[in-house]
Amino acid sequence: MTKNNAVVPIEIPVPASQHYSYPPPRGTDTKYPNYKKLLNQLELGGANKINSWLESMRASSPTQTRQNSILGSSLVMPLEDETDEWIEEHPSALFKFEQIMAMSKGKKIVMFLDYDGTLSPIVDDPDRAYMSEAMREAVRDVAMHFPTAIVSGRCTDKVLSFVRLKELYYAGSHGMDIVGPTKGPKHIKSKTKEVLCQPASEFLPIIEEISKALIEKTKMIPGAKVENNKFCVSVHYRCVDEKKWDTVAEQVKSVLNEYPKLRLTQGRKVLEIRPTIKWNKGNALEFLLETLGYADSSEVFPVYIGDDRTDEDAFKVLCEKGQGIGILVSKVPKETNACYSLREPSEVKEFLQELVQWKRSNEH
Ligand SMILES: O=P(O)(O)OC[C@H]1O[C@H](O[C@H]2O[C@H](CO)[C@@H](O)[C@H](O)[C@H]2O)[C@H](O)[C@@H](O)[C@@H]1O
Repeated sequence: MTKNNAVVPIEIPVPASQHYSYPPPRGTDTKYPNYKKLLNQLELGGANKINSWLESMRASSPTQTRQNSILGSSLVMPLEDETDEWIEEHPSALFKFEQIMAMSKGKKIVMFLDYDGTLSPIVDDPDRAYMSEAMREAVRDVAMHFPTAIVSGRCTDKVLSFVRLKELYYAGSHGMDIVGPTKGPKHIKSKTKEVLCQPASEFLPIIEEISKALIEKTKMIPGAKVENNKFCVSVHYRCVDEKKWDTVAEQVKSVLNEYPKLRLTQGRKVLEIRPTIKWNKGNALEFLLETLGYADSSEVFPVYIGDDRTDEDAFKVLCEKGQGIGILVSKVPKETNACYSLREPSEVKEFLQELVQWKRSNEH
């Protein structure tokens, strides 16, 4: 096992036509350079010009076609052979299911699932991002067999109200609010809704304050929506006319300038304001593994499934630990530290169902 590889290479016979090198090589920094550069500009706080914010907001929403892009060819949808190449480098976790299970042999699988865009489809109204009953059943079944955590940018109570499963761990506010399960099978230790970790509790008043300021400053922008996620705040621009994205950027920037203890990150058509503390979904993953008794253990095989830029922090931890696998949910090629891909939530559901089936057929 090497530090840069998240998995132990295992040779499994596959037909020559489907033969990929394993572990799959990850995208290099030169592949999608502009996405990365633009997003970093914004998130590192180095962007003083609104143009940089705007470019970054567009870069995180790569939905333009080659014909209608206003940003130049490097930010448009990739060509077919670029997509093929990316899929070869990040093969479908469904297609490689047997291989993944072989890698986990003798280890304890622990599941980490992002919510929006992973368990529920992306929709215009964040308050209506429901998961299907079939998905809920799949997650419930997975949690019967493996310790399972939902890791989300949403506040814990909100994501809990969508998922409605008490047998899971929840790490809301990008991992800054972690609670344990209140019921479930024997691998679940805690039976009370115990707060396990809140590293940003001192920021509660300031988040409340900035949330109100952002509501005030964006209320005249049609379609803009502020969501208070308890330890962080989201400003949605999915429903804002693209011509007004600069206004969103200006207003958010003007408010954020007053709060040096807060910083900006980005998700899918959302600007996220959060404390400057070094805590992200990757730290939450490590914290949960430790809570489960798997700190520095080679006996564990974490599987993290997520679709968003903030999930990259968790993929990165797995890469650095040389443990388990990251699966990116995406229909389009993206710079990622994940090894595998799934195209959409329905494929996530299929993967979870296969996992349960595999576990049942391997039980003694
Ligand atoms: O970590 P996640 O669970 O993926 O949370 C990230 C953000 O997800 C939500 O926003 C996203 O989904 C919405 C509903 O489909 C969509 O309208 C929005 O454009 C997406 O960015 C959530 O509302 C945000 O607060 C989270 O930060």
